[in-house]
Amino acid sequence: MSLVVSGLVAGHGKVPVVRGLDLAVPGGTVLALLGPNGAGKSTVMLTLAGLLPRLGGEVRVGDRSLPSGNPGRTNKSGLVLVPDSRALFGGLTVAETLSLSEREGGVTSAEVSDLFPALRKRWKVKAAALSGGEQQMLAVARALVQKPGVLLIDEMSMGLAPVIVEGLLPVVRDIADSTGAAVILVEQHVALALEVADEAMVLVHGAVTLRGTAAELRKSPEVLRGAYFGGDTAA
Ligand SMILES: Nc1ncnc2c1ncn2[C@@H]1O[C@H](COP(=O)(O)OP(=O)(O)OP(=O)(O)O)[C@@H](O)[C@H]1O
Repeated sequence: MSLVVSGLVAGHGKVPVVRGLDLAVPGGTVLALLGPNGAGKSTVMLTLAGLLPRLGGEVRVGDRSLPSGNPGRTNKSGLVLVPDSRALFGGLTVAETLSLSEREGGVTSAEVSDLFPALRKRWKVKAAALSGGEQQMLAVARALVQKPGVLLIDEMSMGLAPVIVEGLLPVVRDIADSTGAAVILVEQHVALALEVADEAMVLVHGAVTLRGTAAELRKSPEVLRGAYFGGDTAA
């Protein structure tokens, strides 16, 4: 399923953080949304998910235009957010967490354990007792069982050792390839994100300073570095 965002204005209260953002993510592809702290990445993700009301613009999932500030309807339309907080219920086991979110046609428990073998042995363990990496796997798995057409993953690697991140990010690529979901990945590990993404975009102070294919940007680390420091606006 595709995601098309036009003229998005997003912020907290009435104060815009991001003004007039346009982006399109075709089904089966991964967009890496990059940028320094405070750029507005999480604000964009929360707004797309309907957890913050839109201050302007349009969001389309497939041929459907999403309402503003309606997380329930947005989720039902197939857009699923994995928030940076992971937002797991600590008292529920892995099995309970997944079975509560399962939807017809979503990834099955057997497929979850193939994607994340580390979770296989932890099925009966409460979320609160999992390691940070296992919790992140569970947060992504919980999104996958909902059959997302659009999957938004905010800072999957927060607080995780690089070796764990190296293992997790390729799963994101597999998900886009195997389910046809459009994926936006907010990620601080830029080089790793560019390994799995198709396209990338750098946001600084709410404005796009660079867009390109991940392949192009992998070859031009100096251009990427310039964009992080607020280089030419290329929106
Ligand atoms: N709850 C809030 N209320 C008011 N302003 C907020 C709130 N959360 C974030 N902001 C502001 O919005 C701006 C963008 O923050 P946001 O969290 O979207 O950035 P980010 O790119 O996700 O950064 P990080 O990588 O640090 O998470 C910042 O100036 C921040 O101070």
